[in-house]
Amino acid sequence: MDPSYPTPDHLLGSPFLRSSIPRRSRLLHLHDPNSRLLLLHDYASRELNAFLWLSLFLLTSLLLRQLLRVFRLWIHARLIPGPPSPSFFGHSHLLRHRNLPDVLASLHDKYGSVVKLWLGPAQLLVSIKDRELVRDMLFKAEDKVPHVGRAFQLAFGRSSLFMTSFHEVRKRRELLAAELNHRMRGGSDLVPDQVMGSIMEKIRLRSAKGSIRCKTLSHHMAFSLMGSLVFGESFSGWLHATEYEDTLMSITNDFIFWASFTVTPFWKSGFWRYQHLCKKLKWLTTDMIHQCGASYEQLRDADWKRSNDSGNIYGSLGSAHGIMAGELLFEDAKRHLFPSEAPCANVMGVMFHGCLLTGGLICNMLARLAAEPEVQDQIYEEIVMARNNSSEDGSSSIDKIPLLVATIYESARLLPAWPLLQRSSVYNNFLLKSGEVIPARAVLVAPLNLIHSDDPSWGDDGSVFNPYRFLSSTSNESEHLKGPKENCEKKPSYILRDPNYTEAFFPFGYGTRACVGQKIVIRGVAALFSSLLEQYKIKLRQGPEANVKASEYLTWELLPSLEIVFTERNN
Ligand code: HEM
Repeated sequence: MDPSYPTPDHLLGSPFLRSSIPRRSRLLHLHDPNSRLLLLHDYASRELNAFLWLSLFLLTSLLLRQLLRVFRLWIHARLIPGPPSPSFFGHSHLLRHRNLPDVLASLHDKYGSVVKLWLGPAQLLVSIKDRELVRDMLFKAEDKVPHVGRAFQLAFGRSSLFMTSFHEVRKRRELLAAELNHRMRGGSDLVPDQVMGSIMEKIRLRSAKGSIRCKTLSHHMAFSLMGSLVFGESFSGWLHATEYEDTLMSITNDFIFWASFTVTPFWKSGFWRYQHLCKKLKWLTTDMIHQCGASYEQLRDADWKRSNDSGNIYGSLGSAHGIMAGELLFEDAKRHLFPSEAPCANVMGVMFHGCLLTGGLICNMLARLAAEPEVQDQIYEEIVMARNNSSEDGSSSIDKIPLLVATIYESARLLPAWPLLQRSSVYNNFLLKSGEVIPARAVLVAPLNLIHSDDPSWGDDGSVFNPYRFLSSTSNESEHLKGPKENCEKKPSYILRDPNYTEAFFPFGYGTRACVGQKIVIRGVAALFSSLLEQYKIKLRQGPEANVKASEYLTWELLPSLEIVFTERNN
């Protein structure tokens, strides 16, 4: 054969080696050490070539797959209305200058209730504004946006509650929901007297000095509520409670920032400071869990001795234990069910999520009530009446304070603590009721600021604060009350309507991944405000804020800086 003729060996090696080992090397004598070396060299270079070809093949197929994915995304997204992508980087530059809810508001005005926005060549955002379509989307898109799952994992480790994939969290969600229901059915107070006492004491001390910053107080109230809910009564006497609160709040500030890097930024010192905070939180959580476990054991033993009833531990212990006691009880089952879960990740995740969002809701409530003294007075009357009646029939329930609960709903409607619901369907495309195919991995958002005020279900006054919209009078249930004045004379009893099933009301999400803490948090916040309003009137601090209309300052930007004043009712 002509040695210059390209053999398969030449083809195999040519792109990577300057010259392949000539075939004559094989003909050399095997006993000759030089020829053996050449043979070995020949063998090694063939192996290397094969490896490089394989890598090239894998890399190309990977790139082709990505290209196919982007191509499919483009094909499906083509039919969704929205502005065309101005460049390779989509509209991401737009979001550097304007905030996303504002951009979405103008896009919905122009393109209708389903709108697409390209954030990059393979990053599609689909925003949905119509109530029925939002419900449809929240049922069909069962996964969280990967970015959120990543933020939780980076801060607290792998949890089985806040992961991206629905299948990974389903079992744990069900267990937590069952524990929370059990806690509510227990019938005991959600906010133990000790916890309520420490909040009141804080308010009393701060009031003596003047005004209180709304945000600081609401975070403290949320933290106390969540602490007693998760860890039980022993939480309020815990030495490190203040340290825990500060650490949790510091993590909140950077939570999303560090997860927004595609490659974890190990080279940044700020990242290591953040990791240090997360480690500290873990250490503190472990300490509290041990304490909570020990006090739970004591309580359980005492309870067993008293009642000799081992069948119903939860009900008899009441609010003394938190939902952690359930976790401790089911530790074996938990390990068996969730082997890959990082220790304490769920507890930290629930504390973080609960404190952050409950704090937002409480802050919003304080500001609304301070701006609406008439509503505040009516709630006071309701609370006093409920207190008197409860001493008669021995029961206490949020059914007896419907205006207070309606105020919670209305505050959450107008300024939801989680204003942009985000979902995704990681593996499958799905069909919206309106006919659009939503491609897998698209980021789906429901802008609650638009949905909660624009939807026809709220009528003409959708953007006005009116808690009476959630109440019907017992005389005529279909008639929704309009405002405080018309109730002054007749003082009817109200029935609270649950807006979750009929109206465009999603402050706690909806569907397969809706918040499992909704009911308990509403009861807890109602209990907090019921004690607070019974003793104090809430007012805005005298100054420029006091003259501004509630609708003007109640926005996310201004709410945190608001200062409020508490005056005792009997003064
Ligand atoms: C005012 C307080 C709270 C608000 C506004 C709130 C709101 C939300 C929202 C909007 C979601 C996402 C729902 C969705 O995507 O459809 C969510 C998820 C969740 N919430 Fe809450 N939440 C609050 C308090 C709590 C509390 C106190 C707990 C637990 C005790 C809790 C447990 C959860 C869990 C476990 C999830 C994740 C569900 C999942 O990803 O599968 N939440 N919450």
